[in-house]
Amino acid sequence: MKQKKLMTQIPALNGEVIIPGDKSISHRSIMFGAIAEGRTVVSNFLMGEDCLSTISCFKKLGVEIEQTKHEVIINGKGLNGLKEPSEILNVGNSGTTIRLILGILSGRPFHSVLIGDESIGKRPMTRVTNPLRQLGATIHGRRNAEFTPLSVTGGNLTGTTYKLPVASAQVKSALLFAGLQAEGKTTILEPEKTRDHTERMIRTFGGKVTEENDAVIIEGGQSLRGTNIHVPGDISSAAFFMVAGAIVPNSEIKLKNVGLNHTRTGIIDVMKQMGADMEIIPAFTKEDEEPIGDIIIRTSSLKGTTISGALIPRLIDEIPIIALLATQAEGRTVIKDAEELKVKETNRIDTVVNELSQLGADIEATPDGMIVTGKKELKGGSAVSSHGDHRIGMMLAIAAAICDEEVLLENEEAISVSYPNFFTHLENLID
Ligand SMILES: O=C(O)C1=C[C@@H](OP(=O)(O)O)[C@@H](O)[C@H](O)C1
Ligand SMILES: C=C(OP(=O)(O)O)C(=O)O
Repeated sequence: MKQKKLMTQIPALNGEVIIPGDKSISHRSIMFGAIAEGRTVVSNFLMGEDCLSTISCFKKLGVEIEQTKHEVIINGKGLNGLKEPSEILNVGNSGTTIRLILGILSGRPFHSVLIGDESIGKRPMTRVTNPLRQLGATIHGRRNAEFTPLSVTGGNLTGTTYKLPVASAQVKSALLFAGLQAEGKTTILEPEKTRDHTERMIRTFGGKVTEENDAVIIEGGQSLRGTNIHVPGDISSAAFFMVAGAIVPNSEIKLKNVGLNHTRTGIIDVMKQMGADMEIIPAFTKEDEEPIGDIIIRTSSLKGTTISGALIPRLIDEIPIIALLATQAEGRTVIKDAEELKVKETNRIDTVVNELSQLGADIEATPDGMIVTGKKELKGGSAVSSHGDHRIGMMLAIAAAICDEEVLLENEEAISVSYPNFFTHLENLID
């Protein structure tokens, strides 16, 4: 097994990072561009493996997509322009791709087959396949369409009301894509508010969606128009440098061009609550546009906190790196209501607890989260693994920065799923 020697005992991190494009928004820009009529030009698109899987699937559905150095151009021909694929659609490692595309394919009157990698093969799909069947799609797959490979034959959908059993933007978005193609109205009820990039993008592409308390409502039969999309920097990628700046001594990092959508900024609230020395400098954006700004973070003296309830969907992908932050905070940090972590690229409760324990952290798993006791010096002196999970790999690279002894990382390639230039950006911050 190939191992990467991580940088340890980093004395300081200083400088700026231009954070690469948001993964969630990049996926959606391709999907909406593909089903809209006319040309869509996407700038600051994330060229990470997951988003490239989305492009590959839509090319197989007959959509013309051109990639230049700085832009992705999609020549959409509307929903009816999508063609039955003669090849299997491979989503790679991307849960967002498979769950959202299922919503689109559910309304298309043809047959498609979907597969992904080993991790995707273990992730639950009935959370989307069941409600999509309720709208009228025919979906088959292992264990009654819980696991890939999946096949879909779509068309003739009827709008419905569906109450999400778990807070999931992927399920909500799949239902919005299906609802756009259904007869009548589709109402989606969320237990907690989740990221609203799909709702915003429907409006940007000229469509209509209503949000009332915990309900999101869409009328079927709408057609969308191609447009220009500028993808903000991904706060889930910025999170690794926010934590690095706070825990590495003598540091000050400016993170440029970060998406500051309220449904994604839970980590900012938590870090402020823990006492982080940070500044947020919002840029001017129009209503309905994704909010954006810069974040400055400095070495901080931190205290433990409790993270639960409605905050969880606002920082779900940041929990691995927040767990590392908590090891450097005085007192206990309790993370609860986060069972969803078990069904990500890995079981992130287990991988975070096991890998951080290896480095010397005081951390224990609970049924719905974890408890971290700080402040604990991390020693290192061991081999750790991403287990094929990009966010675990990046969290471990930042943990190594404060370790005294050697840390070797197995499976570093996983990081290219969401942040191909991660190590270059980290190295550029070292004086
Ligand atoms: O809609 C999205 O783009 C995403 C939603 C979240 O998943 P869930 O919907 O499963 O919570 C998140 O973990 C994932 O990284 C991206
Ligand atoms: C869970 C994630 O992504 P996805 O569900 O798209 O695989 C993630 O990026 O942390």
